[in-house]
Parts: sequence; C-alpha cells; structure tokens
Amino acid sequence: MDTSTMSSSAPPKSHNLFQVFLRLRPPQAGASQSAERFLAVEPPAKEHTAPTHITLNPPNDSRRAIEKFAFTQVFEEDSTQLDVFHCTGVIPLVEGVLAPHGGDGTDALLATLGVTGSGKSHTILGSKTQRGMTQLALDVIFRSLGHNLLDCASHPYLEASISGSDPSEAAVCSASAFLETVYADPQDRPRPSSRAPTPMIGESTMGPPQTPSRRLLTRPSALPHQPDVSALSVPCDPAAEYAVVISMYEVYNDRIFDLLSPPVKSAATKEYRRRPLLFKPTEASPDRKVVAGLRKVVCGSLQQALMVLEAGLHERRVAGTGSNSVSSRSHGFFCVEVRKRARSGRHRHGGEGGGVWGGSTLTVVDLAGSERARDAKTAGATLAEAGKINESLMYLGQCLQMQSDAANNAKPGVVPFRQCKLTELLFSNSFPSTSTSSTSYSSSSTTRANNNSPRNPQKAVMIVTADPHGDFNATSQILRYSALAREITVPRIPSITQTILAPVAPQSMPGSSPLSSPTMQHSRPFFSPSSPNMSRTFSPSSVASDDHRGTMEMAALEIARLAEENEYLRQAMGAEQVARQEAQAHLLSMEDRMVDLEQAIREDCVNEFERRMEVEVARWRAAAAAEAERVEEHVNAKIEILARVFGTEGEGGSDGEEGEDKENVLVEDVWGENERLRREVEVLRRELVGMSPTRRMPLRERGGEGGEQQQQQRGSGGGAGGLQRKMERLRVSDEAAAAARSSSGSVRGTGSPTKKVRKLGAKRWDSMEDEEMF
Ligand SMILES: Nc1ncnc2c1ncn2[C@@H]1O[C@H](COP(=O)(O)OP(=O)(O)OP(=O)(O)O)[C@@H](O)[C@H]1O
Repeated sequence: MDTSTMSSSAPPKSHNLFQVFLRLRPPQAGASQSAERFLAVEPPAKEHTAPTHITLNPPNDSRRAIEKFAFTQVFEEDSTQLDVFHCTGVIPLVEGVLAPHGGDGTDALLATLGVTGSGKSHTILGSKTQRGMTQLALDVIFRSLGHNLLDCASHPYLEASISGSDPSEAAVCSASAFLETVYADPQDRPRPSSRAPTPMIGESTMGPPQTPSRRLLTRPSALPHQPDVSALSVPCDPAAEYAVVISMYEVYNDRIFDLLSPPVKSAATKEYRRRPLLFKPTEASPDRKVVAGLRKVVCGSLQQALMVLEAGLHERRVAGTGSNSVSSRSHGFFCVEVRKRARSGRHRHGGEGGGVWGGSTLTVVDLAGSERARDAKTAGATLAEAGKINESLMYLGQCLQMQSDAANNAKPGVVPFRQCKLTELLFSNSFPSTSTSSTSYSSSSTTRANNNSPRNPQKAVMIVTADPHGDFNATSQILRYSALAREITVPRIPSITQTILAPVAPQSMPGSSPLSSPTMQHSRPFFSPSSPNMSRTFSPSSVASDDHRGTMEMAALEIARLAEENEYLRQAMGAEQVARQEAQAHLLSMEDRMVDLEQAIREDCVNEFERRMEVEVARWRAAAAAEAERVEEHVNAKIEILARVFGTEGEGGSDGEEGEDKENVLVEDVWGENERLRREVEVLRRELVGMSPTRRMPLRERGGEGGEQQQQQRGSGGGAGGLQRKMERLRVSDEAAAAARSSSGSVRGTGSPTKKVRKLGAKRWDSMEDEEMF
C-alpha cells in the first residue's frame, strides 16, 4: 500500500461517536490457504483515495444475500503497522490529549474489534518484531513532551502531588519503584512473551508470592523498534509541564481487574486472587464514573512506559483456543493519562508548586475476539468466558448501531451503553458534558478546582480486523454491527419486468461497481450512511426525470424491488418458522424429560423416606418393649414386697388398725403406680403412632395396627395383666391371713382390715376389668 497516498487522505468528518476502520489480515506465512476468500475490497470511487467499501460474498451459497459495507477506510492485507498508524488518525488523537493550545484537551479512545485470530492484538499491541499502535502512540507522546515532562526522580513531590489530585482513589507510585517489584535483574534467561498463556491466578508473577523465581519477570532485553516514528512529534503546550501516568486493567466476565496490582491472598481459600474493582463516581469525582482503586504508575520515559505495559500484558488472561494459540480472554484497557499543569518556576528544582493538574487520557483497548464455540473448540471455563465475551460484544454492537442511527438522525435514540461494563467503559466519555472537567484538581489539596469549562466528548477510533479467508458467519456478524453503512443485494431469477426495465440501472452506494443482473439491491435499516452522498434509498425524485414513462419505469422497478424483498422476507420467515417449530418441539421434549425426572426424584425421595421411617418404627418398638418389660419387673418387685409384708403380718398377728392403714396405703401406692405406668405407656404409644401423621395409615397397614396393639398389650397390657394376677394372688394371701386371724380370734368388730381391702379392691379392680387398659 502506498503510505503517502494513504496518509494524505485524512479520515472524513463524521458525526459518529467512533470512526470505524477495517483492516484485513494477510494469510499466515507458509500456511496453505484452503478456505475460499469471501471478502472483496471495492475499488475507491475517486482516484488516489483509499478504499472505503467491501463486499461479502457468501461462500458456496448462491441463495444468500450479498452484503456490502462502508467504513471510514479499508486497509488491505498489504497494509503495514505504519499505514494504519498514520491513516487511523492516532496522531490527531495524541494531539488532542496533549492540548498544545491550552486547556485540558480531549480524551481519546483507540480500540480494536474483530473475530478471534483476525489480528486485533497484532494491530494494537504489535508482535515480537513489530510495534503496535500503543507503542507507537507512546513513542510520539514522550518524544513530543520532551523537556516539558516531569519525572519522579528529579521531582520527589511529583508522586504525592499526582496522588493527591487523583479522583479515582488510585495507588500512585513511581515507575522505578513499580518495576523493581516486578522484574528481576537482567540475567541470561530467555525473555518471556508478553502474551504468555494465562497464568494461574494463584501463580501470579506480581505481589507477595512465596518464591522469588515465581514472583519476578525477566526484564526484557530488547523491545521492537520497528516501525520507526522518530521523525514524528506533535506540539505540546510550552506554558505547561506534564506528567505521564499509566494504568492497566482488564474486563473479564464483566468484572474489572487491575493488571498492575498484585493479587491478594483470600482468607477463605488461601489462594492469591485479584480483587474486582468498581466503575463508580467517587467523592472527588461525583459527576463522572471512574475505575476506583487502580494502581497508577508515573513514567518518566518511553522505556519505563513500555516495561510497565509488558508487565501488565503478562498478567492479562490469554489462552489457546482452536482459533488462536494465544487468544485474549478479556478486554484489555491500557490508559495513558497525560497530566498537565501551568509551568511554575518554584518547582523547577524539585520543589512543589501550587498549579492545578488537568489533562486528558488516551485509552487503548484490545477487545477479546468473538468466536463460535464449534470453531474455537472451547470447553468448560473457556467456553463460559467465550459466552461472556460474545454477550459483551453483542451489547457493543447494539451501541454501535444506535450511535450510527443517532449520528444520521435516522432513529435518534439513547445509546444503551449501561448494559455491561465494557460498553460503559467505552461510551461513558462519548457524550458532551455540561459538568466541569473531572481531571482538574488542585495539586496542593484534594479540593476540586473551580474550573467551569465543560468536558469535551472523547474522540474514538475503532479498528475492525477481519480475515478474508476466516469464519464467514462470525465476520459477517461483526461487520454488520460495526460498519457505518450496509447494503444487501438479494440474488434473484430474472423476470420479464426486469428484462424490460434492464436499461434503468438501480442507484448504488458510491464507490461500488454496478451490480450485474440478475440481482437487486435493497438496504436494511440497520445502519445509516455516514455522509449524505451514501444514501441507499430508491427515490423517484432522485431519477429527476420529467418523462412520464421514466417515472412509470421507476415505479415498476420499485414494485419489482419490493416484490423481490417480499419474496426474500417470505423465505426468511419460512426458515424462521421451521426453526421456531424445531425449538418448540425441543422445548416440549425437554419439558417431558423434566416431568420424568421430577417423578423419578419424587419416587426416590418417598422410598428413602419410607426406609428411614421403618428403621425409626423398629427402633421405637424395641424401646417400647424394653420399657414395658422394665415396668413389669418393677411392679413384680413391688408386689413381692407387698406380699412379703402381708405374709409377715399374717404370721405375726399384728394389731388391726395400724396394719389396715398400712395395707390401704400400699394398695393406694400400687394403684397410683399402675396409673402412672399406664399413662406412660399411653404416651409412648401416641408418640410411636404420631411419628408421621401422613404415613400413619400405610405404616399401620404394613406393620399392622393390630400387631402394634398386640405388641403394646403384650408389653404394657401384659404388664397390667401380670399386675392383676399379682393382685389376685395378694387377695388370696390376704384372705388366708384373715382366715388365720379370725381363727385365732383376733378380729375386731366391723372395721376389719380384710373387709376394707376387699371392698376397695373389688370396687377398683372390677371397674378396671371393664376398661380397655391400653
Ligand atoms: N496484519 C498482520 N500481519 C501479520 N501477521 C498478523 C497480522 N494480523 C494478525 N497476524 C497474526 O495472526 C495471529 C493472530 O493474531 P492476533 O493474536 O493479533 O489475533 P486476535 O484478533 O488478537 O485474536 P484474539 O481475539 O483471539 O486474541 C498472530 O500470530 C499474528 O501475528
């Protein structure tokens, strides 16, 4: 590609929030290109200008629509890093950040978007031999600042001054202090790639790990110097002095992680993990969200900045997938804050001045690639990551579509950038703000400077990368939501109408070659063109013909186009209906399966419950039997004692009144004891039966209520029966004793103890015989 030509063509002015460029990836050196090329670059409309349109031809499917996309500029496979650097307008972005003409400047955003393996990281971060946009931009920034740049070595108060003015609760440190904690001395160990496979979180190279060999990175011995931009510099404000502050973070699974802070040991898991950070307004920045709590490094030279970048990239999550051996699994953010304040003589020699720090930020973003799980052959955590990546990119696509529509007033609306962290971070600075610049703070205190100038919306450049031989569907999807304009051409069978009207050519997008018959063009309302001369609608007035026949022909053409579109939509709808029916059938079968599963789980639960219930019932029965036995023994023992007492009295012929009272007391005791035991057994029986009210009947059926009652009667009732037998024996022995007493003539009047006992005993035991004891 001719660089001089490219660089001379400045990107066209647009109202879009992003300038969108497309870069095509060359085939890998030595790799056989088996896949068909599906992407063609349209020749530019004017001579000596860069191409802006591409056509996507679906491979092996003549029925699918041919799509055409418009971009700010298209870079073909032979474009170099320097071509891209010049033509994407990175220099104007840097100039906006340095603000050479006073003021705080304008924030800038440079991002890459594309399918995995399409060359995003190569473009933005470079490779082992080539520098990327980030390194080139840093080179230009440091070269341009020259002597106006302050560094911590010669200005000891600089770190504290910047820290005091930082709105994001950041931990600010000098580059030399940071690099000491990260890199080992340069030894003869080989240099690790900055895009190494994902380090285990617990094995981070930064922070306080256990062994130094794990902790420290090898200091890179050489960094790429190509392409060379030593001839390039942009002006800076001669009345100001600057400081460059670098921070890096990644958005992984919709959470923000600092790439420059060491992981902390979790108290629960004892693993080293990086804490997620919040994107929020802070006390010092109430009207603007910032990533709070980042580590920020003040860099005094390009070399220091590049080393910090390498260290941060080493912490970034990458993994090997079927599509790319070092695929980025997170969205990486590299922020270069260019702090600026009025030059003051007092702090020239290391003293602290009272100027107000302002400035702007250049944010470079390497987005993770969208991918299809089937092609990427991912599984487990990597597959889940891919889901999150695709979801965030889908939200980004919605925002890009909305911004495109809003810019063209086709469908003015709010860009829905708050749907995920990625879009919030990319878009929150995109809109004009009436609030004051959030980066203006007093260096001597943390109170906010009274700066009432509104903050400029950021300038943003998106470089979309694509592999013309890669995944057609994934590429088409990315292009659909990132392109500035889109046009669809539907293949069709030539009709009589078309044949008659063949001489009337349809209007097409500028820069496009005339589309050959039998095709018809129509546009879809996804995007609006970025410039008025890219109108895609067919308007009879655009024909500008007074001729009635001409008007009729245009009308017929429009009718034919609409009929064609109808046909296309009908087919698409048919396909959608089939897909919907399949999905419904699948849903129904899944519902059936769930019902079966639920039934099986319920049955398992019931079986398990019954099994446990049986164990419990057996346990309670055994306990009840043991208790009944114990009661019987106890009663037997009491009766034995009683019998012995009566026997002794009978033998000794004891005096009547006292003996009668004792007997009555003992009988009362036995009766009371019997009552108590009966109640106890009753309680036990209720507990046993009441263990599961819901299962009572089946248990009775299984275990047998009768069986249970029999058991209880054998236990408790048996005890009572035994008691009755003992009482009978007692009665007999009483009678014998009475007979003995009467025969010995010692009976006294009507108050005979034998009569009393018999009377009481007969009454109680008779009434008891009628009762069902248990
Ligand atoms: N323009 C290019 N010139 C030379 N090589 C390239 C170019 N673009 C990409 N490559 C090579 O293609 C491979 C994949 O590129 P890269 O890692 O940049 O893809 P990616 O889009 O960042 O992928 P992912 O999203 O998975 O991280 C790398 O080996 C890279 O060097």
